[in-house]
Amino acid sequence: MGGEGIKVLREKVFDKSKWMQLPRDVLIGHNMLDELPSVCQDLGLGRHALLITGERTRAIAGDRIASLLEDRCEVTTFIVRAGSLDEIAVAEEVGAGADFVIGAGGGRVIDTAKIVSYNLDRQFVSVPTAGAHDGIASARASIPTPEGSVSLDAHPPIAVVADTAIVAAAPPRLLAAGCADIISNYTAILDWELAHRLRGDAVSEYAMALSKMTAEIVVKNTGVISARTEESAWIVMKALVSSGVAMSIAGSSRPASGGEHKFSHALDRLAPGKALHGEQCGVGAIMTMYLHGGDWRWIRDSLKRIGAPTTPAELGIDDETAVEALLEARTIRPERFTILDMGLSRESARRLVRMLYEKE
Ligand SMILES: NC(=O)C1=CN([C@@H]2O[C@H](COP(=O)(O)OP(=O)(O)OC[C@H]3O[C@@H](n4cnc5c(N)ncnc54)[C@H](OP(=O)(O)O)[C@@H]3O)[C@@H](O)[C@H]2O)C=CC1
Ligand SMILES: O=C(CO)COP(=O)(O)O
Ligand SMILES: [Zn+2]
Repeated sequence: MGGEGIKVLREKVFDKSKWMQLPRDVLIGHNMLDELPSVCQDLGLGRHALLITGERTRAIAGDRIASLLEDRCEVTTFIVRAGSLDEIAVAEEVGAGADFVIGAGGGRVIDTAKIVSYNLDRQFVSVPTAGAHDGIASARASIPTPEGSVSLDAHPPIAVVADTAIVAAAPPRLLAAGCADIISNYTAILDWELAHRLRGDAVSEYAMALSKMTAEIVVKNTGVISARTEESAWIVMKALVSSGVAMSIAGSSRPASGGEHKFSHALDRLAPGKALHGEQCGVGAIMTMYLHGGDWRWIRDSLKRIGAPTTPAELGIDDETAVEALLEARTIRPERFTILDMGLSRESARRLVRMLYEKE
């Protein structure tokens, strides 16, 4: 999962454990897309934009962005389909002459724009049309490969422009997945604390506190979020940005990615395309919270309230695949110690999966 062997990236000029890179302008609210020209002006982003968007999201945001910017700069549009490394290479050629990059779409589009801008050494503006995970403002990108997705180091966007009117109109499942990704911060932090106590791994108290507070705000607001209004989108988008900032403070995804994320990454290999990232992480978090001795029923009930899956069946996978993913999780990014490295056997993994079906 470390992205070793992948043809990337421009040479790092700094040590992420010492430098914090954060977005500079963050706009979240109704019709914020209209502010994009002012954001480009404010940041002095130049006269030629590479606009990376998706097949569906082009009509939702991409075309509007192109016309909003037409008086200000030249816009070259690139449509993302698979978001693969090959496509990234093509986008880099298409955008070689651009001064900056805009990614307008879901997570696949944003991550493509993040990597392309990083490799071209250009600034990048994130315009999420959905809130399905916290990659919208983070420095990490997850790119699909034939062997499963790879999680790559990149840079955070210089600006995030999230129009809540657009995000609220996206399929509800996407926002529920974003909430589940945030709720899984609870177990990511427990895993980080465990690795600190057992192995002396360095922790960042600021990153932990921000990540935990973000999860608390989402859980406290599950009632409002489940109403699927523009206010729901506003709460969740702020949480996703905040979680991305926690990762930037930490210099890694540790405050938002522990054993529950390894479970999700393993599922991406074993059963690709069955469920969304955040949905898988949410189910993983119920199980790892149980192993930590925490209130796993509370995690499960919070996920239910926002309409996220809580069982393998609801993820569209069979129970044995979930068991396999729990066991395979420890082979993913093995340097990141989590509760799943504490001697989980096949029998205990099966018990964990059965527990998910317990009646309330
Ligand atoms: N960086 C990180 O930390 C992480 C990155 N990821 C990556 O993110 C990707 C998944 O992101 P995710 O957002 O879940 O899914 P996608 O970006 O794949 O989007 C899912 C679908 O929803 C469509 N869509 C997006 N916004 C809207 C909208 N407003 N209305 C209607 N349809 C919309 C997309 O259209 P279109 O066809 O236009 O794209 C696409 O068809 C994967 O590539 C994964 O590897 C996952 C987790 C973490
Ligand atoms: O999804 C993430 C945080 O929510 C990023 O985690 P990874 O570094 O495990 O890809
Ligand atoms: Zn995640």
